[in-house]
Amino acid sequence: MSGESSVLRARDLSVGYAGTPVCAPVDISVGAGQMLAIIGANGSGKSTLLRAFLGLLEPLAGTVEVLGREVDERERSFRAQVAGVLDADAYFPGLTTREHLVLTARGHAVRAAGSVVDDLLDQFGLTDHANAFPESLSSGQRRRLLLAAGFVRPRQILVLDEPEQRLDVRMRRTLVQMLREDAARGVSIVFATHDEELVRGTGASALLMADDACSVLSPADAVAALARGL
Ligand SMILES: Nc1ncnc2c1ncn2[C@@H]1O[C@H](COP(=O)(O)OP(=O)(O)OP(=O)(O)O)[C@@H](O)[C@H]1O
Repeated sequence: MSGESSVLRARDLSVGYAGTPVCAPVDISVGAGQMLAIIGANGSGKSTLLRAFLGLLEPLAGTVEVLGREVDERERSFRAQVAGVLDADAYFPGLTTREHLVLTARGHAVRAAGSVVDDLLDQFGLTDHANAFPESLSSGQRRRLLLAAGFVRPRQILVLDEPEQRLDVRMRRTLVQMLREDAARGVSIVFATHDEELVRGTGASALLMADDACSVLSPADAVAALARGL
Protein backbone atom coordinates (compact mmCIF):
# COMPACT_ATOMS: atom_id res chain seq x y z
CA MET A 1 0.00 0.00 0.00
CA SER A 2 2.76 2.41 -0.80
CA GLY A 3 4.73 3.68 -3.74
CA GLU A 4 5.28 6.82 -5.77
CA SER A 5 2.20 6.43 -7.97
CA SER A 6 -0.25 6.87 -5.15
CA VAL A 7 -3.83 7.50 -6.28
CA LEU A 8 -5.27 7.99 -2.80
CA ARG A 9 -3.02 9.10 0.01
CA ALA A 10 -3.81 9.95 3.62
CA ARG A 11 -1.07 11.40 5.82
CA ASP A 12 -1.48 11.57 9.56
CA LEU A 13 -5.19 11.92 8.87
CA SER A 14 -7.38 12.46 11.90
CA VAL A 15 -11.16 12.24 11.42
CA GLY A 16 -14.02 12.83 13.81
CA TYR A 17 -16.76 15.15 14.92
CA ALA A 18 -16.78 18.42 16.87
CA GLY A 19 -13.01 18.32 17.13
CA THR A 20 -12.90 14.84 18.69
CA PRO A 21 -11.23 12.04 16.70
CA VAL A 22 -13.13 8.75 16.34
CA CYS A 23 -9.98 6.68 15.75
CA ALA A 24 -6.20 6.89 15.67
CA PRO A 25 -4.61 8.88 12.80
CA VAL A 26 -4.45 7.11 9.45
CA ASP A 27 -1.49 6.84 7.08
CA ILE A 28 -2.21 4.98 3.88
CA SER A 29 -1.36 5.06 0.21
CA VAL A 30 -3.41 3.23 -2.40
CA GLY A 31 -1.97 2.83 -5.89
CA ALA A 32 -3.70 2.28 -9.23
CA GLY A 33 -5.47 -1.06 -9.32
CA GLN A 34 -5.00 -1.70 -5.60
CA MET A 35 -7.81 -2.64 -3.25
CA LEU A 36 -7.95 -1.65 0.39
CA ALA A 37 -10.59 -2.93 2.80
CA ILE A 38 -11.34 -0.81 5.85
CA ILE A 39 -12.15 -3.17 8.71
CA GLY A 40 -12.91 -2.77 12.39
CA ALA A 41 -15.64 -3.03 14.97
CA ASN A 42 -18.92 -1.10 14.81
CA GLY A 43 -18.21 2.52 15.61
CA SER A 44 -14.47 2.24 14.92
CA GLY A 45 -14.60 5.05 12.35
CA LYS A 46 -14.79 3.28 8.97
CA SER A 47 -17.64 5.35 7.50
CA THR A 48 -16.20 8.54 8.96
CA LEU A 49 -12.88 7.84 7.25
CA LEU A 50 -14.61 7.14 3.92
CA ARG A 51 -16.48 10.44 4.20
CA ALA A 52 -13.15 12.22 4.58
CA PHE A 53 -11.79 10.34 1.54
CA LEU A 54 -14.79 11.59 -0.45
CA GLY A 55 -14.35 15.18 0.69
CA LEU A 56 -17.64 15.10 2.61
CA LEU A 57 -15.98 15.64 5.98
CA GLU A 58 -13.17 18.06 6.75
CA PRO A 59 -10.17 16.33 8.38
CA LEU A 60 -9.46 17.33 11.98
CA ALA A 61 -5.76 17.15 11.11
CA GLY A 62 -3.55 15.73 8.39
CA THR A 63 -4.30 15.49 4.68
CA VAL A 64 -6.08 13.41 2.08
CA GLU A 65 -4.88 13.60 -1.50
CA VAL A 66 -6.38 12.15 -4.66
CA LEU A 67 -3.95 11.95 -7.57
CA GLY A 68 -1.64 14.37 -5.80
CA ARG A 69 -4.25 17.03 -4.98
CA GLU A 70 -6.10 17.68 -1.78
CA VAL A 71 -9.67 16.44 -2.07
CA ASP A 72 -12.32 18.99 -2.94
CA GLU A 73 -15.70 17.45 -3.61
CA ARG A 74 -16.88 20.65 -5.27
CA GLU A 75 -14.33 20.30 -8.08
CA ARG A 76 -15.66 18.74 -11.27
CA SER A 77 -12.35 16.93 -11.85
CA PHE A 78 -12.62 15.29 -8.42
CA ARG A 79 -16.15 14.10 -9.11
CA ALA A 80 -15.00 12.74 -12.47
CA GLN A 81 -12.28 10.69 -10.77
CA VAL A 82 -13.92 9.49 -7.61
CA ALA A 83 -17.16 7.48 -7.37
CA GLY A 84 -18.57 6.79 -3.92
CA VAL A 85 -21.44 4.68 -2.62
CA LEU A 86 -22.14 5.35 1.03
CA ASP A 87 -24.69 3.88 3.36
CA ALA A 88 -27.51 6.34 2.82
CA ASP A 89 -30.40 5.54 0.50
CA ALA A 90 -29.55 8.22 -2.05
CA TYR A 91 -31.96 7.46 -4.87
CA PHE A 92 -34.51 9.75 -6.49
CA PRO A 93 -37.96 8.53 -5.41
CA GLY A 94 -39.64 9.90 -8.56
CA LEU A 95 -37.36 8.13 -11.06
CA THR A 96 -37.43 4.53 -12.18
CA THR A 97 -34.40 2.32 -11.77
CA ARG A 98 -33.35 2.85 -15.36
CA GLU A 99 -34.04 6.60 -15.31
CA HIS A 100 -31.95 6.98 -12.16
CA LEU A 101 -28.98 5.26 -13.77
CA VAL A 102 -29.31 7.08 -17.09
CA LEU A 103 -29.50 10.44 -15.30
CA THR A 104 -26.41 9.59 -13.26
CA ALA A 105 -24.55 8.42 -16.37
CA ARG A 106 -25.47 11.52 -18.39
CA GLY A 107 -24.61 13.77 -15.44
CA HIS A 108 -21.12 12.31 -15.59
CA ALA A 109 -20.88 12.55 -19.39
CA VAL A 110 -20.82 8.77 -19.91
CA ARG A 111 -20.88 7.97 -23.62
CA ALA A 112 -23.62 5.65 -24.92
CA ALA A 113 -25.29 5.97 -21.53
CA GLY A 114 -28.31 3.87 -22.52
CA SER A 115 -26.35 0.76 -23.43
CA VAL A 116 -23.96 1.16 -20.47
CA VAL A 117 -26.98 1.30 -18.18
CA ASP A 118 -28.60 -1.73 -19.80
CA ASP A 119 -25.41 -3.75 -19.23
CA LEU A 120 -25.33 -2.67 -15.58
CA LEU A 121 -29.01 -3.50 -15.10
CA ASP A 122 -28.17 -6.97 -16.35
CA GLN A 123 -25.08 -7.35 -14.14
CA PHE A 124 -27.01 -6.24 -11.08
CA GLY A 125 -30.01 -8.44 -11.91
CA LEU A 126 -32.29 -5.41 -12.25
CA THR A 127 -33.40 -5.74 -15.87
CA ASP A 128 -36.85 -6.94 -14.83
CA HIS A 129 -37.10 -3.95 -12.50
CA ALA A 130 -35.84 -1.31 -14.94
CA ASN A 131 -39.18 0.50 -14.91
CA ALA A 132 -39.87 0.13 -11.19
CA PHE A 133 -39.73 3.02 -8.73
CA PRO A 134 -37.40 2.63 -5.73
CA GLU A 135 -40.22 2.23 -3.19
CA SER A 136 -41.46 -0.85 -5.03
CA LEU A 137 -38.04 -2.53 -4.91
CA SER A 138 -36.91 -4.82 -2.12
CA SER A 139 -34.20 -3.46 0.18
CA GLY A 140 -31.60 -5.65 -1.54
CA GLN A 141 -32.75 -4.48 -4.97
CA ARG A 142 -32.48 -0.85 -3.81
CA ARG A 143 -28.98 -1.60 -2.62
CA ARG A 144 -28.17 -3.05 -6.05
CA LEU A 145 -29.48 0.17 -7.62
CA LEU A 146 -27.23 2.31 -5.40
CA LEU A 147 -24.22 0.18 -6.26
CA ALA A 148 -25.07 0.30 -9.97
CA ALA A 149 -25.18 4.10 -9.68
CA GLY A 150 -21.59 3.96 -8.40
CA PHE A 151 -20.46 1.62 -11.15
CA VAL A 152 -22.08 3.73 -13.86
CA ARG A 153 -19.79 6.65 -13.07
CA PRO A 154 -16.38 7.23 -14.62
CA ARG A 155 -13.78 6.59 -11.94
CA GLN A 156 -10.19 6.16 -11.00
CA ILE A 157 -11.18 5.55 -7.40
CA LEU A 158 -14.21 3.65 -6.16
CA VAL A 159 -15.20 4.12 -2.50
CA LEU A 160 -17.85 1.81 -1.07
CA ASP A 161 -19.29 1.62 2.43
CA GLU A 162 -20.19 -1.98 3.32
CA PRO A 163 -21.23 -2.83 -0.24
CA GLU A 164 -22.19 -6.35 0.86
CA GLN A 165 -25.11 -5.07 2.92
CA ARG A 166 -28.44 -6.71 2.08
CA LEU A 167 -27.03 -8.53 -0.97
CA ASP A 168 -27.72 -12.21 -1.47
CA VAL A 169 -24.87 -14.69 -1.85
CA ARG A 170 -24.93 -14.73 -5.63
CA MET A 171 -24.89 -10.94 -5.87
CA ARG A 172 -22.00 -10.79 -3.39
CA ARG A 173 -20.03 -13.12 -5.65
CA THR A 174 -20.88 -10.99 -8.68
CA LEU A 175 -19.74 -7.92 -6.75
CA VAL A 176 -16.39 -9.55 -5.98
CA GLN A 177 -15.97 -10.26 -9.67
CA MET A 178 -16.89 -6.69 -10.65
CA LEU A 179 -14.44 -5.25 -8.13
CA ARG A 180 -11.68 -7.50 -9.43
CA GLU A 181 -12.40 -6.41 -13.00
CA ASP A 182 -12.39 -2.74 -11.98
CA ALA A 183 -9.05 -3.18 -10.21
CA ALA A 184 -7.63 -5.02 -13.24
CA ARG A 185 -8.51 -1.92 -15.28
CA GLY A 186 -6.47 0.18 -12.86
CA VAL A 187 -9.24 1.53 -10.64
CA SER A 188 -8.23 1.94 -6.99
CA ILE A 189 -10.88 0.56 -4.68
CA VAL A 190 -11.45 1.32 -1.01
CA PHE A 191 -14.32 -0.36 0.80
CA ALA A 192 -15.43 -0.63 4.39
CA THR A 193 -16.64 -4.10 5.22
CA HIS A 194 -17.43 -6.71 7.86
CA ASP A 195 -17.48 -9.49 5.26
CA GLU A 196 -14.65 -12.01 5.37
CA GLU A 197 -15.68 -13.43 1.97
CA LEU A 198 -15.50 -10.03 0.30
CA VAL A 199 -11.96 -9.52 1.57
CA ARG A 200 -10.94 -13.07 0.68
CA GLY A 201 -12.53 -12.88 -2.78
CA THR A 202 -11.01 -9.54 -3.71
CA GLY A 203 -7.60 -10.29 -2.21
CA ALA A 204 -7.61 -6.80 -0.70
CA SER A 205 -5.16 -5.60 1.90
CA ALA A 206 -6.83 -3.96 4.87
CA LEU A 207 -6.65 -1.04 7.21
CA LEU A 208 -7.66 -2.18 10.68
CA MET A 209 -9.28 0.71 12.55
CA ALA A 210 -8.58 1.19 16.24
CA ASP A 211 -8.36 3.90 18.91
CA ASP A 212 -4.68 3.43 19.66
CA ALA A 213 -3.24 2.71 16.18
CA CYS A 214 -4.70 1.98 12.75
CA SER A 215 -2.60 -0.71 11.07
CA VAL A 216 -2.30 -2.01 7.52
CA LEU A 217 -2.74 -5.79 7.21
CA SER A 218 -1.77 -8.15 4.40
CA PRO A 219 -4.67 -9.87 2.56
CA ALA A 220 -4.10 -13.08 4.56
CA ASP A 221 -3.93 -11.26 7.89
CA ALA A 222 -7.06 -9.28 7.00
CA VAL A 223 -9.04 -12.47 6.35
CA ALA A 224 -7.67 -13.99 9.55
CA ALA A 225 -8.65 -10.91 11.58
CA LEU A 226 -12.22 -11.02 10.25
CA ALA A 227 -12.41 -14.79 10.79
CA ARG A 228 -11.53 -14.38 14.46
CA GLY A 229 -14.06 -11.59 14.81
CA LEU A 230 -11.37 -8.88 14.86
N1 LIG B 1 -22.62 12.66 12.34
C1 LIG B 1 -22.03 12.26 13.47
N2 LIG B 1 -21.87 13.10 14.51
C2 LIG B 1 -21.25 12.72 15.64
N3 LIG B 1 -20.74 11.48 15.84
C3 LIG B 1 -20.86 10.60 14.85
C4 LIG B 1 -21.51 10.93 13.60
N4 LIG B 1 -21.48 9.84 12.79
C5 LIG B 1 -20.85 8.88 13.49
N5 LIG B 1 -20.48 9.33 14.72
C6 LIG B 1 -19.74 8.57 15.73
O1 LIG B 1 -18.43 8.32 15.22
C7 LIG B 1 -18.00 7.03 15.59
C8 LIG B 1 -17.59 6.28 14.34
O2 LIG B 1 -18.74 6.06 13.55
P1 LIG B 1 -18.64 5.41 12.12
O3 LIG B 1 -20.01 5.45 11.52
O4 LIG B 1 -17.54 6.03 11.36
O5 LIG B 1 -18.23 3.90 12.51
P2 LIG B 1 -18.16 2.60 11.60
O6 LIG B 1 -16.84 1.96 11.86
O7 LIG B 1 -18.48 2.93 10.19
O8 LIG B 1 -19.30 1.70 12.23
P3 LIG B 1 -20.24 0.54 11.64
O9 LIG B 1 -19.40 -0.70 11.53
O10 LIG B 1 -21.28 0.41 12.71
O11 LIG B 1 -20.81 1.01 10.34
C9 LIG B 1 -19.14 6.38 16.36
O12 LIG B 1 -18.85 6.46 17.74
C10 LIG B 1 -20.34 7.21 16.01
O13 LIG B 1 -21.25 7.27 17.09
